[in-house]
Amino acid sequence: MLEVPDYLAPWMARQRWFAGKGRTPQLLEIGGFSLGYDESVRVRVRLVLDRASNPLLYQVPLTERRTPLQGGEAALVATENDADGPLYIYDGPRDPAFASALLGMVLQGGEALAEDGSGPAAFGHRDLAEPDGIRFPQVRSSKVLSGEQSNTSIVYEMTDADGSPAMPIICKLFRALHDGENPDVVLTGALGAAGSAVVPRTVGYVTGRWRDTAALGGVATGHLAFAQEFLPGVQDAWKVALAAVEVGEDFAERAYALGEATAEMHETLAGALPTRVTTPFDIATVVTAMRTRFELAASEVPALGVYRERLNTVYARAQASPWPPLQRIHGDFHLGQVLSVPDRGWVVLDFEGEPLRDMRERSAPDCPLRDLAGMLRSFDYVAGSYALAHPGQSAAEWASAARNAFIDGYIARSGRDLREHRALLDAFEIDKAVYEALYEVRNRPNWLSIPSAAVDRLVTRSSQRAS
Ligand SMILES: Nc1ncnc2c1ncn2[C@@H]1O[C@H](COP(=O)(O)OP(=O)(O)O)[C@@H](O)[C@H]1O
Ligand SMILES: O=P(O)(O)O[C@H]1O[C@H](CO)[C@@H](O[C@H]2O[C@H](CO)[C@@H](O)[C@H](O)[C@H]2O)[C@H](O)[C@H]1O
Repeated sequence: MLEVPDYLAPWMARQRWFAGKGRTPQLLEIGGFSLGYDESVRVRVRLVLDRASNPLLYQVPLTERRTPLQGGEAALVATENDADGPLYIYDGPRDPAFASALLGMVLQGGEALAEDGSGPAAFGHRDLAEPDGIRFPQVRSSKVLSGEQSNTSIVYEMTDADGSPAMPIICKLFRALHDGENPDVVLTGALGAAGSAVVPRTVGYVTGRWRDTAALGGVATGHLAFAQEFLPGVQDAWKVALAAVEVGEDFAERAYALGEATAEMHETLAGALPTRVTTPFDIATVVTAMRTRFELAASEVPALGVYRERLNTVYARAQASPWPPLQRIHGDFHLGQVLSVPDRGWVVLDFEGEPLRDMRERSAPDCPLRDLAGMLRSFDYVAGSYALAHPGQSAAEWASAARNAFIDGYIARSGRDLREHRALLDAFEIDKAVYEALYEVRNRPNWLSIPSAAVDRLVTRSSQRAS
């Protein structure tokens, strides 16, 4: 095993992407690779297992410099002293040396060697073909995107060989690593390859190999980073919708178009990746997962306990109702994941699925109604956040108009009659609100009232509809 430097655990514990909030990580370094060095900087990626949570494997890129990085104060992880003098250690994504090395691997399809001498440990893959006669674009500047929770994304301004601006790129570095393919890379790639403009163009990705006793042959392989076209100057729809509700601006037309885009996304995914008829076993598995999720949520939000009986009835009804075929879906569909891009329409991001769900579950074919339920909940969240900020006022009508328009747009584009799936859609919506209660109690307790109120309302509505 490699030695973990003392500075790493306390620094990791303070990072937004560190999942074991409130706990000090117990780190074990299981590998790492080098992205090059010269006399001024050494660029490396450490792979460290936190045994205190689950356990979870993290990817930690660092740079080591003999002289301080200009303007890099906020990125400084630690300063050490050795025989050659002071050593300044920086958070890799915030150091242009790492940022350029990472994108270089993608664009040039490079390999990186393991630090323990065991051979290649990381591999770059370029998907986007170079336009005829144009050499690899160059990085003009790079910047870490603020506000991200579980990953770290670097946005690159690019120039062509002749110095003219080229398509900007965003490269998402997956902080928590898993054996197997990352659904964000697979689904975005499949949609792009099918010619759909509903996702940004894939530029390429980096995969890695690391030791893992639980993996086949003792070696795990998985995605480390994903680079795609960056769409500059567009706010995500969550921010746009909040601004709209604030001034009482209707969102129904945009919600209708979002419903159409969602149907197109589902149709293209169903054509590009495996689908299958939903078996009674599949149905039982999904419904059991709903019940298990409710029990977990009720253990952390005891007030939910009063809904147990009625909820069981709703879930039993869903189990007995007709189910559409299973297919790959977005998995965590909400307004923060979609951008309305001028002259292009709705663009969908982040197909990683719900961060609280096991990665294997997130890569399995699922019910497309789960995505519809996610977006329906998101319109309710806009109203919920408005009501929290404006006590005594309500945006319920705004949300109801947007929700109806979204479903109308989906039905119009897909030709799928959702009426026969009403009980099932209700169940997925309640399940999502239960997930949100768990998410909020762990991350944003001030917002817990939004999903809690929704559980109450949705359970009541669904029970009335059935009687
Ligand atoms: N290709 C892109 N073009 C423009 N903005 C993007 C792009 N990808 C991500 N973003 C911005 O970054 C935010 C976070 O990206 P996301 O993929 O959802 O990361 P995370 O998995 O950490 O939630 C998005 O809400 C969006 O505002
Ligand atoms: O980090 P992700 O974007 O993958 O998703 C997680 O965080 C979301 C919050 O950022 C959370 O979404 C919930 O809050 C949104 C408003 O901030 C709201 O629009 C969504 O409808 C609501 O579910 C998401 O559930 C969680 O997985």
